[in-house]
Amino acid sequence: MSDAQTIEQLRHIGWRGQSLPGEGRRLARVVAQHRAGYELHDGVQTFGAQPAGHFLKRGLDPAERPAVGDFVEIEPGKPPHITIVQTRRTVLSRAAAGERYERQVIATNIDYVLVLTGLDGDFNPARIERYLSLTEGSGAQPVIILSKLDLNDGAAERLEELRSRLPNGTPIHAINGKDAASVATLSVYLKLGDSAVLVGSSGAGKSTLTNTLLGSQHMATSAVREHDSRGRHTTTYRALLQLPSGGCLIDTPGMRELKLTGEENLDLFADIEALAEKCRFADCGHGSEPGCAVQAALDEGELSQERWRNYLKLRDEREEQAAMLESRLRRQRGGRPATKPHSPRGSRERE
Ligand SMILES: Nc1nc2c(ncn2[C@@H]2O[C@H](COP(=O)(O)OP(=O)(O)OP(=O)(O)O)[C@@H](O)[C@H]2O)c(=O)[nH]1
Ligand SMILES: [Zn+2]
Repeated sequence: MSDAQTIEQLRHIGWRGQSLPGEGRRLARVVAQHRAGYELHDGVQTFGAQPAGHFLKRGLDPAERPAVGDFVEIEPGKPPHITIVQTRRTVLSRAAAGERYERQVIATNIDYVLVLTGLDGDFNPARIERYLSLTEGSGAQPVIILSKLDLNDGAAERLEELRSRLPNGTPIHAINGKDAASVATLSVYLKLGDSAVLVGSSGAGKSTLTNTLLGSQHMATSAVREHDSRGRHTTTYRALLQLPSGGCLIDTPGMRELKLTGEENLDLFADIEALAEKCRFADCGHGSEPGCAVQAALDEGELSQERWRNYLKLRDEREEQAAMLESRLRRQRGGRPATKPHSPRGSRERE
């Protein structure tokens, strides 16, 4: 651990607090979590730390344990110990399918989730919607970034398509990830004290964009992979990148493997859920039922087939995952398998 610690240094790792902790304590940010402990950054360097005993107590809500992105207070020692997790300003989390049913915190104190998609073959509005649904309720602001603007002639149409599809006010930027001037438009999300994560499928241009954001402090992207003898992606030593614009990028494996898990809400499709409320039958399957408001909207072109299909896919996936988690939870409690209250057969017409 370094001795001198200033608020300025902490700003560069995304801290927005006002005063430093008292005598004998230091502040640091969790940048990685390993089986063997935590890796922290104190604004100057990274070092290992262990959680204090009270974080290991059985029955403690795992969400209360230190997580990537947390600002923690540490007490010196060999190794140093994390004693306090400071109040989180945002929490990205998801249901975790593990040994026990738990909510898993993916990352905390993230201000912006930069959702990167190439304007080339990678372009996929449905995937973007899925990422958006993951940020809902987190407090973090999603920002859609379309890369490879320089390679694509159809950018205007694709931008238009997205604008009409995503909720109003969702920021969308088309950029050339290799061009510093083009990438500069993103600096509003990467100011001093800001924390962002970058998500997107393989090949979308995450490393390219990161390098451009880093400017002269290039990270050796290909070297990252070569360093791993098993061919896996190692992220530990670049888990927190301090950008010249003042903000920082957090790169966690958890963010890279984001999947829908059954706990996301589908606010993005609130209009569709509102439509379904208007169907004559409360249990309308939105097929050939009379008085189906969804079919009517599809017929009139008010709702596009594609968006409807995407909603169904997302909904099914969510329900499947939720059912899985439910049964896991029950098994863990030692209870019996789910028995739903018997519902009367036939359609229930709304009152
Ligand atoms: N012309 C152009 N090429 C780009 C742009 N962004 C990325 N590329 C290229 O696209 C390819 C993939 O980019 P990467 O940055 O490696 O993609 P990634 O998202 O980091 O991929 P993973 O590491 O597999 O997750 C590389 O050949 C880049 O040079 C861009 O804006 N314009
Ligand atoms: Zn219906």
